[in-house]
Amino acid sequence: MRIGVIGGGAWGTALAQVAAHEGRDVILWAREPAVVDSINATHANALFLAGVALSPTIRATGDLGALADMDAILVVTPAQHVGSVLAAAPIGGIPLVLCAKGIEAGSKRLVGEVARAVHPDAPIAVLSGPTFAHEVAAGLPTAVTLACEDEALGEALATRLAARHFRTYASTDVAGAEIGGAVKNVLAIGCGVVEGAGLGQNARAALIARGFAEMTRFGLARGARAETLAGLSGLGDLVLTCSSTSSRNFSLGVGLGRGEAAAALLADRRTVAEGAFTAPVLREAARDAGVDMPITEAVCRLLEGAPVRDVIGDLLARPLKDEAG
Ligand SMILES: NC(=O)C1=CN([C@@H]2O[C@H](COP(=O)(O)OP(=O)(O)OC[C@H]3O[C@@H](n4cnc5c(N)ncnc54)[C@H](O)[C@@H]3O)[C@@H](O)[C@H]2O)C=CC1
Ligand SMILES: O=C(CO)COP(=O)(O)O
Repeated sequence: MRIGVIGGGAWGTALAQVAAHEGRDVILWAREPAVVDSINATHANALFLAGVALSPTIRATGDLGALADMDAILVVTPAQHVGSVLAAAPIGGIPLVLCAKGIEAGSKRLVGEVARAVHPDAPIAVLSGPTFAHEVAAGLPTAVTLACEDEALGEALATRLAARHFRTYASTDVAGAEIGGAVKNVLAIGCGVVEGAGLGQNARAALIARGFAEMTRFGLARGARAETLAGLSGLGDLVLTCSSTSSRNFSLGVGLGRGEAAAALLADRRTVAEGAFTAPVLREAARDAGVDMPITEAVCRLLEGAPVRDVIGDLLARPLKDEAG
């Protein structure tokens, strides 16, 4: 099985490592020539996944044309760049496994919708779940959802992308897997704010539970299934990223909670905090769908520079309501 990987950030590199360890023939496309050179010459990606000795069988390239005869391609650029990178990739009907977590600004499309529009002949699958790249690259046990509407293809991909320490659970709920991964990044920023502002463990648990209620309301309105949202790609990933400074989104929130400005926090990042880009477009999509997402609204206000004290005060001052509402 020949696996192409588009994206040489932390996650693309970790997934390439899993596939190479399983004996797959792996070609990884990276945008930065320094990443291509470093993977080919020293079997390392110091820029995005420092400290990991990569399999020497992983070949890196800066030419998207080199992926034209792969059996499957993992798409692992940040969500906002999936459309432009895929448009430049001559990949015809090769199955695409989408691994980015986010919603495209402007179009309000999930990554799967973006990919379908660019490559209508390519079957689409989504790989998502609680997966810090450095843990996966280190071979620590990890489980993910592999969602594909075509059940037979989904099961084949789930089998071929699995490894002893990397369990894939098949699903046919593509929208559910995507929405969980996109929404949890926004909620992780909120949990980071709770941490940074010193609001306590009760507040963090409340935010996770009420955030999951938001994710579920939005997901159901967009055709997701409740059991997917309660699974690895939804609740599982929400719990992971709301609990650890290993999460870039959580860390961004910690800075906001301490009163640092979003623009300054985002300005000198080389790595991506997807929630910062997803939050405003998620707010718009939720308003379009008539779905109430107060935590998402609060995260947007914080990213826009509203003082933490005001935003938290407004959240707490909302009228009391039924928990199931
Ligand atoms: N790092 C992780 O633990 C995980 C990340 N993901 C998702 O994978 C996706 C990629 O994230 P990471 O690999 O962590 O990235 P990263 O934060 O390690 O690296 C940034 C990536 O963005 C790319 N990039 C920057 N500007 C670009 C542009 N204009 N066009 C195309 N690419 C551009 C860089 O080449 C690099 O690959 C994100 O959607 C993320 O949410 C999903 C699961 C785990
Ligand atoms: O998606 C992730 C883990 O599943 C990575 O989270 P961050 O992007 O917040 O680091």
